[in-house]
Amino acid sequence: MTFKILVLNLGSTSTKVAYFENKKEVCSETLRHSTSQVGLPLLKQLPFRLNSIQEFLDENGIGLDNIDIISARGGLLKPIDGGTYGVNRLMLDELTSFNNGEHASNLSAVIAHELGRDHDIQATITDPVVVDELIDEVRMTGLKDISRVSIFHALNQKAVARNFAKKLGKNYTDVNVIVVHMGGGITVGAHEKGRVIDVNDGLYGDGPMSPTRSGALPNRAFAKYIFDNQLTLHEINTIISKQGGFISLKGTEDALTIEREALDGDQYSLDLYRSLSVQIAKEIGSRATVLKGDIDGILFTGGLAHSKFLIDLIRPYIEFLGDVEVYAGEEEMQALAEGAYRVLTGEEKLKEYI
Ligand SMILES: Nc1ncnc2c1ncn2[C@@H]1O[C@H](COP(=O)(O)OP(=O)(O)O)[C@@H](O)[C@H]1O
Ligand SMILES: CCCC(=O)OP(=O)(O)O
Repeated sequence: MTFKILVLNLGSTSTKVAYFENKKEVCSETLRHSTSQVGLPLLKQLPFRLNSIQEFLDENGIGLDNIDIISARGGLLKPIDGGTYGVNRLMLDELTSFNNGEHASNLSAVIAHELGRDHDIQATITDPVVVDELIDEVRMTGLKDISRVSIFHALNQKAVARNFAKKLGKNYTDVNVIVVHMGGGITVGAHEKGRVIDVNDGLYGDGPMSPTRSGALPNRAFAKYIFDNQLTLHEINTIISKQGGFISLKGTEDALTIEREALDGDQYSLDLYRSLSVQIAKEIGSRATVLKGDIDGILFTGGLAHSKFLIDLIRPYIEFLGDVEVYAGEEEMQALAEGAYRVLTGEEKLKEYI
């Protein structure tokens, strides 16, 4: 039997859509949106994102009445275990109220539901960005009311870790790896026998700077900055999650431009890349301690992993910790299709979000 799977993955700057038959991709497209479009409030982005998906379906002659399941990237929900969940009303309410934060991934399940509703198609999410498998020891901070949270590229991190384990002839649950996803946000996860026991909050929190995120900031200086500029909570969240990192330092999130400038001798761009690489290396070192040095591999992934220049800057700081492997780009579409496929074949049970 051939299962027909539509996969939707909404990112901060793009809408990725693909059609799979069982675990094999038949066609796919990355629809890039303009800066002015993705600058709109998320709910206002729904019509043009939905439109571009509809165009993809029309151009490829894919009728929704033939689709068995729509597999979407999961957004900012309550912290949950990894796995595949059915899209339900509670999930949709939380994703559109943005109470747990704002990220384009929130829209994926909303569009999946919208498309599937009239044709009675099951919509699912797999390994959303809020997968939380942290050990208790890494949650506590030095302020009673504030705990660390797990917001990261769970889907791609787990997919890459599974592929690495397979290459070693092992299961994901048999290996310990550090996965470094370097995209719009940068997250560094300590995977211990199939669970991500420590990771930085790649959206609002700790960890290195990234193309669009500030990363960790010195507390006192940041408190003064907020006070001096009389910022609201919404403004603070926007600054650290959408206007930080490369955007704040260089006015662009385009790593390729900054890298080219660095290679052409621009000192500030070179300083930025050197600082970035030390910040990423320190984060890897932190995860290495949580794994007590028992590390099968350090795996780099995400768009920035295409950059040999960046990886070569990081390498000398971390090579002593374990073997380095690069999985440039992402495997999110394949991982989403496989998550849905495992449910369709009965290999995994569809989980309910409660
Ligand atoms: N070939 C490349 N070399 C270096 N940087 C790249 C390359 N391709 C993409 N990037 C950078 O990677 C970042 C986006 O990563 P990506 O994983 O695509 O983002 P997202 O997390 O939004 O999916 C951008 O800063 C982009 O400039
Ligand atoms: C929300 C955490 C995942 C993340 O940072 O995604 P992007 O890199 O796509 O913004």
